[in-house]
Amino acid sequence: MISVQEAQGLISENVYPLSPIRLLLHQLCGHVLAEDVFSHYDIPAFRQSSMDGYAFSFDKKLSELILVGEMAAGTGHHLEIKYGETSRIFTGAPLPEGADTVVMQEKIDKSDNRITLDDPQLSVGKNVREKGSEIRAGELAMQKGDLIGPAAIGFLAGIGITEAEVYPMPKVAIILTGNELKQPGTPLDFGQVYESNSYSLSAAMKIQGITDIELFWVVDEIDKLTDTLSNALVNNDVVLLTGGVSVGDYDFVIEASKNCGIEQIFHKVRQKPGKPLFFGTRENKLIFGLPGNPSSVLSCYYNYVLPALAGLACKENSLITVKASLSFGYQKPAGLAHFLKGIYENGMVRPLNAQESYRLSSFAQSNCLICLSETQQTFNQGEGVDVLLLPQ
Ligand SMILES: Nc1nc2c(c(=O)[nH]1)N[C@H]1C(S)=C(S)[C@@H](COP(=O)(O)OP(=O)(O)OC[C@H]3O[C@@H](n4cnc5c(N)ncnc54)[C@H](O)[C@@H]3O)O[C@H]1N2
Ligand code: MOO
Repeated sequence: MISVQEAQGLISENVYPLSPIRLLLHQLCGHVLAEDVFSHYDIPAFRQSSMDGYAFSFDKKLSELILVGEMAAGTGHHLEIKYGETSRIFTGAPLPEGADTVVMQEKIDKSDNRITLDDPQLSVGKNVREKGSEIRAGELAMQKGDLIGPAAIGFLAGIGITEAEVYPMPKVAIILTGNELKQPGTPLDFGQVYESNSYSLSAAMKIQGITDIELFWVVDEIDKLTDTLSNALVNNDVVLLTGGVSVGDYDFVIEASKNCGIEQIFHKVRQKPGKPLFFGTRENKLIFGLPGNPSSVLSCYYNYVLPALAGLACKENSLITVKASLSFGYQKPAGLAHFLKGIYENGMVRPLNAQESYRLSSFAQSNCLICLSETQQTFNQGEGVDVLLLPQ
């Protein structure tokens, strides 16, 4: 058995970013850029008004202007004005030739076609967005390695970019093992349990932007599991097996992995929940055998699978670990690290009841996992502990 830190280290040594792909603008959100992106255009592409008002050529001696035309947003009209003349103008519209300044309409008096300026603060260039002031043609807009969020998508759209090369999200297979499993929605027969791991795992991955998820069900038979695992490896970058990874007579994950040519990197971690966790690789594909108990599955997902999925997409691990003070003292035996479902609030953290790995009721209420080291047994009230904040 290895420690949590050793297991996390071994996984990260085996994670390589996936080969980049080109995606259209609307598909880019949540991806990391695999190339530098340059602007093809000066943006704004023309000198633009930032206010509704009147455009003219500024001179502080001028107090009255003659209205000679209009420029509305979207106009293709070319207008030229002379010194002492002005054009009505609206936000986003191009300035007429000869104008360099816009006065807001609230700061003038108008009588027929005469505009009297009433803005002591006005100076040359006021209320004008210069051509290329956001970005110039040929300038670097975003860098390789940048994460594309909603604002970045808007920025790229605003400078006319329609596609970019990014690291893809991994494709993930979930293999559910267990003869006892039953789909929710139908009554349970004796000995059956409702299948929940595919729901929690899929939901957790969807929050991370991973939507390419293939689901397999397999009974506890070595040949069937070998075939299913072999199929799952064809189109997926990651395979998550749940259950069948412990020492029971019907636990076939380790054997099926061998049959499929998977190299075992580790099996069993000094932790609770999730002690029988398995991790292996085949070429650059990652295979996780998650101990079947629903709480073990999710705890292992956050501690091991999520950082690996992020690494494949060339992203930083999005989960944050903070220090927090325990609300009350806690005892545990030495030998295993514990991950407790808890509530973190204002720098304090409180372990919940119902920590057993077959139960999800406390996980369902928790917003963090409290990470207690394997060697320490007594944790005092107020003591600082590591807390992994969970995505909500
Ligand atoms: N003699 C020993 N027995 C066990 C050990 C051990 O060290 N020695 N380890 C225990 C620990 S810790 C865990 S965790 C489990 C892990 O066992 P498996 O990974 O082989 O999982 P299963 O036995 O198949 O299932 C465990 C449990 O979870 C339920 N389950 C499985 N899949 C689902 C699903 N998709 N949805 C909901 N529930 C699921 C299953 O019915 C079992 O109750 O082994 C201990 N045993
Ligand atoms: O560690 Mo297992 O995951 O207790 O239930």
